[in-house]
Amino acid sequence: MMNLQSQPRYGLHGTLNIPGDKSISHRALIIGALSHGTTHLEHFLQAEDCLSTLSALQALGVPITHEKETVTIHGQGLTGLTAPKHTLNMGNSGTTTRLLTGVLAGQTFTTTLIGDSSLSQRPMERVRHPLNQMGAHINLTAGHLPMTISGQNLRAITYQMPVASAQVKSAIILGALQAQGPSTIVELLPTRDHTERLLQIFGADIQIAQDKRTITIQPQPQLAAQDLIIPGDMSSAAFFITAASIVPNSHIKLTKINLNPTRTGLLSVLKRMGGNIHLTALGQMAGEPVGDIDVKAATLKPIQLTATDIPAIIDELPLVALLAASANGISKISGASELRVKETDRIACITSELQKLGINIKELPDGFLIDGRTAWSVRNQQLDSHKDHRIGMMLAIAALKIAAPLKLNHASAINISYPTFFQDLQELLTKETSS
Ligand SMILES: O=C(O)C1=C[C@@H](OP(=O)(O)O)[C@@H](O)[C@H](O)C1
Ligand SMILES: C=C(OP(=O)(O)O)C(=O)O
Repeated sequence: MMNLQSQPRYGLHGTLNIPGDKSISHRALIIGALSHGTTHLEHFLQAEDCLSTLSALQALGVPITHEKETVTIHGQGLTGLTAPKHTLNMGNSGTTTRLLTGVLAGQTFTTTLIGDSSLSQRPMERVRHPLNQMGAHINLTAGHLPMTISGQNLRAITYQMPVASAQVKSAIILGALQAQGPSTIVELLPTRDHTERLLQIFGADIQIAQDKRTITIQPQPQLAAQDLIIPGDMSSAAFFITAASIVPNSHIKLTKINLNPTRTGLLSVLKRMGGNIHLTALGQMAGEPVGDIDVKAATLKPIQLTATDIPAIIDELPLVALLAASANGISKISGASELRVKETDRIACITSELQKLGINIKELPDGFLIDGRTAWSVRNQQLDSHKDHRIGMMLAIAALKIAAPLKLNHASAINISYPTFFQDLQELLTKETSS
């Protein structure tokens, strides 16, 4: 049990450089491994999920060295991976599992993927189905891990996606690179496009139609190694953006954050709620628009979110619940049933944990209803991340609104995506209030 920091007297202050983007760190490793030449990454996210991708690629015969945030990948080309000597452990990472399935679907050997107890309950049929249509042989255990992938010569595919998922889209793209003709994917809704952007930088021919939902992939590219600096992770910045918005007197600045529009749903939502945010564009890093974000505390209005709003804010919805619980009215989040198949059932966990703080939140099948006008009052001081990193960090931010001491069970789950979270939070709580 970890003690959480309670209500700070003077709010959050200061400037913070946020660790590298998790989604891009995974993809840069994978695409670097499939390229020719040596790829160098700076500001790589050293968190458990990205290290699962790194170790899996090493086990597939890719020499990778890693010194803090700097990574060197000796690319083996699209056909240069080798059979691993053991099953590959994906840990807690859905991104590692689904993206590597796309890569392994077209290799010349068989691989078995396993994961921790949470990952072993997450749906994998969504990647098996399109890749099997391309000719891969993939066996699941009742729809889940363990999964055995027997790589084959892949056929091109035209695939209409039944779910809005960047992981599934990326798995198909990575399979399509190894196919015998051009493939087309039509997304249900546009999702994060880091795979497409990075592949274009490494030299692949990926066309995105004007509707932003139709992607055409030319097969068998010669990918060329790159030197990249990974931008700060918007999904990590989101914890402090939320904290500074809801804790009175706060004023913070977060630097070099990825402002890719497929990831900035929280900023749009906060603007609609009356948040006090100011962006300064800084150009591009790793093919992504980046900028500084200045946030001050604000009086918030309630919000209504529906399915089309969800992909750009999917990992930040636990924080939207906190914003809504601090707003002066009733908010409704719907169309977010994907939250039920993340590291935990996030709809159930958010609801039960926030109810411990007296927050007026009601679970819906695909979201929640929150009345921010009800005063928060602690009913249970023992909070629990349920071993879900984003739930744990969201609860640490919620604690900043509360005077009573709170404890967090399973706090180490935050190492999945943000091992320096508590240090960074502390930095914003100890800065002078000069800003
Ligand atoms: O592609 C990615 O890097 C991710 C996509 C999203 O998952 P889905 O594709 O399952 O929606 C997101 O929730 C996850 O944290 C990272
Ligand atoms: C859902 C997440 O990650 P993954 O799917 O890669 O486990 C997350 O980081 O919130």
